[in-house]
Amino acid sequence: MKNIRNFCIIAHIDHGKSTLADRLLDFTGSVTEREKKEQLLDSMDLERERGITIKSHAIQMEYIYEGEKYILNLIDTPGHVDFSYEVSRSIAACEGALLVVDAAQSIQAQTISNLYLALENDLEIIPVLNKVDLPSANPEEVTDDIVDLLGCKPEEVIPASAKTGIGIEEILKAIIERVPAPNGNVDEPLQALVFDSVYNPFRGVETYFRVINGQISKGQKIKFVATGKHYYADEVGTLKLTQVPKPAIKAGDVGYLITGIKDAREVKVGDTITDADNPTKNPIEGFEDVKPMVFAGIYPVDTEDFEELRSSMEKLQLNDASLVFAPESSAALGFGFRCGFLGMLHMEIIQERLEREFDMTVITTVPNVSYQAFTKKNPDTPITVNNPSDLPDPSTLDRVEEPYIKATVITKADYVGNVMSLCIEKRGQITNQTYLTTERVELNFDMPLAEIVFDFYDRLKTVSRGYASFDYAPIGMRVSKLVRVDILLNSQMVDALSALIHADNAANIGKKMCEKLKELIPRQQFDIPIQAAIGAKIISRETIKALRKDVTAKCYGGDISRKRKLLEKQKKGKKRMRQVGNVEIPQQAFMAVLKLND
Ligand SMILES: Nc1nc2c(ncn2[C@@H]2O[C@H](COP(=O)(O)OP(=O)(O)OP(=O)(O)O)[C@@H](O)[C@H]2O)c(=O)[nH]1
Repeated sequence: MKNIRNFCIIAHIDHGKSTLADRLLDFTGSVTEREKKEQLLDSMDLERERGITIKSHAIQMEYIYEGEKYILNLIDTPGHVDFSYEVSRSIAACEGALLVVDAAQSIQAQTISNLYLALENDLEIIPVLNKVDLPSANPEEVTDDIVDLLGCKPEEVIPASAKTGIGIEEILKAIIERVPAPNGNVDEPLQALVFDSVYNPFRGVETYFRVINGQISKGQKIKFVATGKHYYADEVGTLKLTQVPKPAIKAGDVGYLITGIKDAREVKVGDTITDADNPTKNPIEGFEDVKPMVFAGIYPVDTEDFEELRSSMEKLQLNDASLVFAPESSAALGFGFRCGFLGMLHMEIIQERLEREFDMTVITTVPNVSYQAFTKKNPDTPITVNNPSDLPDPSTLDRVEEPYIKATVITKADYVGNVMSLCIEKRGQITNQTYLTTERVELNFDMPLAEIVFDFYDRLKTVSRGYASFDYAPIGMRVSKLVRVDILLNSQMVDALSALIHADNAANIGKKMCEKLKELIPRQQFDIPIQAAIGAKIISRETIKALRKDVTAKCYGGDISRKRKLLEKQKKGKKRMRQVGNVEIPQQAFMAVLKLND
């Protein structure tokens, strides 16, 4: 065990975590030439395309140092806030962390939040100053920033370039010298932490774990503590670029497990695996079920595809346990599903996977957060509202609560004013302001989660000219003055367009919604009034003027095949449109609320 090192890489998004991981694999000869693809660890197509790490993965390297062989287990972590719970579990499986900081961008919001997570888990931190090859790099200044943040010595910061290979050997040495070896006991009952799981259509769910105490052997009868379910370990092994089966994985080491589980929901990240007959008395603490933060309706474009959509979603859920969904129906859209996501990025990914992997064309409604409503009759029993149209009649309501978050923004001093006004506009309350250096400021504020779902990221980027980074963590529910704003098209309410909005902003947002919908809904053969209403009260109105043009008019009644072609073209253009009453609504219109400031 003394020659094992378990470490992870933590960084703000795009600071070079995955590139550095690739270099480490190269340097230790863990990949053959043929396997050398860019960003090896990001194996999902979508990950590669977006250049982000969605699921964390682990990989084992071997390195000879001063004549001794060391096993280095690298646990890669996702960088986006949507997946922060996975980051925290991966961190818990390690003894050390490389803290990667971009030499041009210095410390950013997620550098700090991930660092705190690592410190909470008592990890040894090795600061790496990455991208020193960039002409815009500022190594001295950024080293000072890191020294200030960590309270370490400047010589402990390793200058590196994951691109050119500078500093890679020093990093490997530092891992061996500075990160402590794991200290479990092989003779105790099995206690292993699940830090990730991956769905494999042929082999079922592959569980990635770190053995804290005891050992896990092929054929052993094991138990997952959170679910209480028993299985046999059909196969265990270590994770190289491919899986290498082994008779057993012992305390201190990282490995994979295959049990034939077919449903990702049965394996929960953060759960403890133990021996079924000789269970550990100390399951690993801090297990949490991941809760969805953002909800939206997903509907098939063609109502007939409902069953097909259901089966696609079920399959998707098998390999993404954080996706939750329940059937719902909408007067406007028919039958579909209310789905819960970890965040906006997760939602986009699901929508895209539905289209790519299952060839489903879907309509997604405006995302919203999960509210709790309390009626006057039962002021102590919360009613969960995941869909604005489920909000009880306002006259019966005692109060509505919405989720709040603690937000951290790091920006340049010049933009503090702008960022603060944006936060206030988004109903935030500043709780703290710290100058990290004379130029860089950390702002903390409490803010409703719903405001982030809307255009917060984009606005933050604009008001800070890109010099702001952002991170957040939920802090619970708070009472809010919320009203439901409904949209009527041609006097008919479109439930999928309803939104819960703070009373003070309702009139303004209602007006903007009407204007935006007027832009987005194509003109049709008749006038279409668009109205925003709170209850029976109309708060805004716009009209889409009738269109007289006939697409086939150009054809002078002549060539029928040309006419058909045009009609065919028009039909294609109609894809992703929904007929509501006699009005056709394009997909963008359902997301209009998100783009009110464009
Ligand atoms: N010049 C230079 N570019 C680098 C270096 N390391 C990474 N990059 C580039 O920086 C970008 C982001 O790198 P990634 O490795 O994808 O960053 P990441 O932190 O893994 O990002 P996420 O996985 O999305 O969290 C890529 O375009 C890399 O090519 C470096 O040392 N020098």
